[in-house]
Amino acid sequence: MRSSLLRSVKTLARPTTARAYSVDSVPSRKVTVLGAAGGIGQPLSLLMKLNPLVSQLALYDIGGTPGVAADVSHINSRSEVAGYMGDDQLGQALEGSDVVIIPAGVPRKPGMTRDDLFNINAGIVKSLCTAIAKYCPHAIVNMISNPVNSTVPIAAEVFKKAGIYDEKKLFGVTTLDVVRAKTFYAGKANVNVAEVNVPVVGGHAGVTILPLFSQATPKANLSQDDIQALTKRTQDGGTEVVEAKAGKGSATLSMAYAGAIFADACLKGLNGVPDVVECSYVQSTITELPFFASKVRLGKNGVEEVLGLGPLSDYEKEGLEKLKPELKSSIEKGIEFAKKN
Ligand SMILES: NC(=O)c1ccc[n+]([C@@H]2O[C@H](COP(=O)([O-])OP(=O)(O)OC[C@H]3O[C@@H](n4cnc5c(N)ncnc54)[C@H](O)[C@@H]3O)[C@@H](O)[C@H]2O)c1
Ligand SMILES: O=C(O)C[C@H](O)C(=O)O
Repeated sequence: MRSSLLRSVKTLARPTTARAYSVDSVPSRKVTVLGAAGGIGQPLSLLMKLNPLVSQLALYDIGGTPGVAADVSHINSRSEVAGYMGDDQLGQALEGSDVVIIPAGVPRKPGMTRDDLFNINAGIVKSLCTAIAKYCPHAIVNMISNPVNSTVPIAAEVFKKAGIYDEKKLFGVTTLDVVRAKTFYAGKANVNVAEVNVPVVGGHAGVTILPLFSQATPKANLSQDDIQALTKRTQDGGTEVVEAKAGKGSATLSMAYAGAIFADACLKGLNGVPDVVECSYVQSTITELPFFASKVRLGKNGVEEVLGLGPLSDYEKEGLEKLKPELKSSIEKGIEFAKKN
C-alpha cells in the first residue's frame, strides 16, 4: 500500500485536469475522521483527501473543523469534504459512514505511559462509540486513541450494549508499530525499506508490542543483540517521539501516514480487493486473550480471517509470554470501565 499511497499522492499532485482514475469504477465510500482538527487528525484528513477510494470525507472535532475542512476541501481530488463541530453535528458526520477513524483524545507528555491517558480518553471513546452505534452501526471502526489496548475493548462493550457489535468491524490501529519495525529493520539490515515486511503482534504499548523479526523479509543475518535492540526500539518508538517533542505531544505525522495506510487497506477490503493483509488489534482466538494484534485478512465485511502467529523464535516466544499479563489487565480495565459507566 505504501507505494500505492505514494502513487496516489504523486498522481493527485500532478498539475492536470485529466482524471487519473475512473470514478465510475470505484464505489462511493464515506470516511469520517473523529478528532480531525488534532495533531494526527489534520494530516490524516489530508491523506484521506488524497485517497481516490474516498468519495465523501467527513471531518469532526469538538472545535476547529470548519477551518480544517475548508482548507482540505480545496484539494482537487475525488472526495467531497464537510466539516462538523460539536455534539449537535456528530450524527451528521457519522451518518452513512463506511469507515470511521478515531484519533480523538489527549496524547502523552514525557514521563507518561499510554495507560495514564485512560481516565480522559476512555470517556471520549465511549461517547464517540455510542454515537457510532446510533448513526452508523455497520461502519468499520479504526481506533487510534490511546491506550489502544483498552480503548478497543471499551468500544466493543459499548457496541455490545447497543446490540450492534460486529467483531469483524472493530480494529485497533497498530500500523505505526509495523511502520517503525520496517524502518528500523531496513536501517540495521541495510536493505531497501520499500521491500521490507515485518509482522508486529500483541498490543500497542511497551512490551505488549512484539515485532517478529524472525519473520522479517528480506532475510538478513542479524545478531541476537541486533534483534533485541530492534525489538526495544520498536517497543519504545512512541516514547522516542514523545521525548523528542518535549511536551508538545506524541507521534502525529508518522501516525497519520500509518492511519492512512490502514484505512486504505480497510477500503480496499470493502471494495473486494483480494489478499489485503495488515496487522491490527482485533477480537481474537489465536491466544487466550480476547483481543490481540496479528496479521488480519481484510474483506468486504471487515475482518475476513485472523491469521496465526507463524513460527516464533525462542526470544519471541518469551516476549509473547511476557506481554500477556499486561495486555490482559489493560483489556479487563477497558471492559470494566465500559460496564460501569
Ligand atoms: N494508535 C497509535 O499508534 C497512536 C499513535 C499516535 C497517537 N495516538 C493517540 O491518538 C490520540 C490523539 O493524538 P493527537 O496527537 O492527535 O492529539 P491532539 O490533542 O493533537 O488531537 C486530539 C484531537 O481530539 C479532539 N477531541 C477531544 N475530544 C474529542 C471528542 N469528544 N470528539 C472529537 N474530538 C475530540 C481534540 O479537540 C483534538 O483536536 C492520542 O490518544 C494519542 O495517544 C495513537
Ligand atoms: O506513544 C504514544 O503515546 C503515541 C503512540 O501510541 C505511538 O506509538 O507513537
